[in-house]
Amino acid sequence: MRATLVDATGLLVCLDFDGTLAPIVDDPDAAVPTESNQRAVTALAETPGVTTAVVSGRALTNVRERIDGPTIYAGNHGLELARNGSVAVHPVARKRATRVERLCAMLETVLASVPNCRVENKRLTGTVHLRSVPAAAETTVRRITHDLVDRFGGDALEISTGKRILEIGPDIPWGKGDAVELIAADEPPGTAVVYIGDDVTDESAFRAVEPDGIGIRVGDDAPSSASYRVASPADVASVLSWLETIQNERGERVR
Ligand SMILES: O=P(O)(O)OC[C@H]1O[C@H](O[C@H]2O[C@H](CO)[C@@H](O)[C@H](O)[C@H]2O)[C@H](O)[C@@H](O)[C@@H]1O
Repeated sequence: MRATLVDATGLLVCLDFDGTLAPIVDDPDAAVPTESNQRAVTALAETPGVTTAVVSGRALTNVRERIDGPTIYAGNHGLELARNGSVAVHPVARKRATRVERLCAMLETVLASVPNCRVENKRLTGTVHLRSVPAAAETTVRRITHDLVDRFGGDALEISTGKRILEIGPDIPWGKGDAVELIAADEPPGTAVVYIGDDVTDESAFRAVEPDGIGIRVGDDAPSSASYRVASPADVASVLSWLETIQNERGERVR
């Protein structure tokens, strides 16, 4: 890993948010980065020769409020991308947003009586949260969600999964990996790309960066295309600080 970074001309570090910078918590509104992750992201973002990006399943506006520092933010699993002062939205996702929002509203109504069943309307995608739903109600929530998406989403929408969530989004071949490729294409040739994430939607990003770049999966709960692992969000800050040190050493050598 060190050789890849030392031989590179620059460094692009892409980071997932929930489960990577912020520990997983029951209430999605309560998720915040650990203090050491926030500090390490800020320091890395200020390091010459480093570009930092956060690539999240959250809505762009939501994730931007939660972590300071990065120059680039991608929300809704890469369907919206803020960089160079403007926001690009996937055109098909934009067209299907009304349908997603209607479905979220319907699910909110239909699932209102299920204790702690939260529906997160993220405009381009929607999330049904199962984490705090009583075990006895989970099958019903899954069934209702699938039925409504089949009925009102047709071929336009699909359901994917994440950590104790059902994600409703446009049925298009676009994910975090595509967003990371777009971001990386703007970097100078020879830039090393690092991606750190913890969940199933991060796998396309690991595949996008490996084998030339470096994928780091947080947690050991599932197989991964990433070549490296750290145990938890608490370990991410030390990786980021190490990347900063390597980049500073490399910078001193080329100056
Ligand atoms: O790509 P990410 O930045 O990791 O976003 C993925 C989803 O993260 C959030 O849900 C997850 O974190 C919650 C807070 O810790 C947790 O309660 C939930 O069970 C997790 O799945 C977020 O709320 C979703 O919108 C994101 O898609």
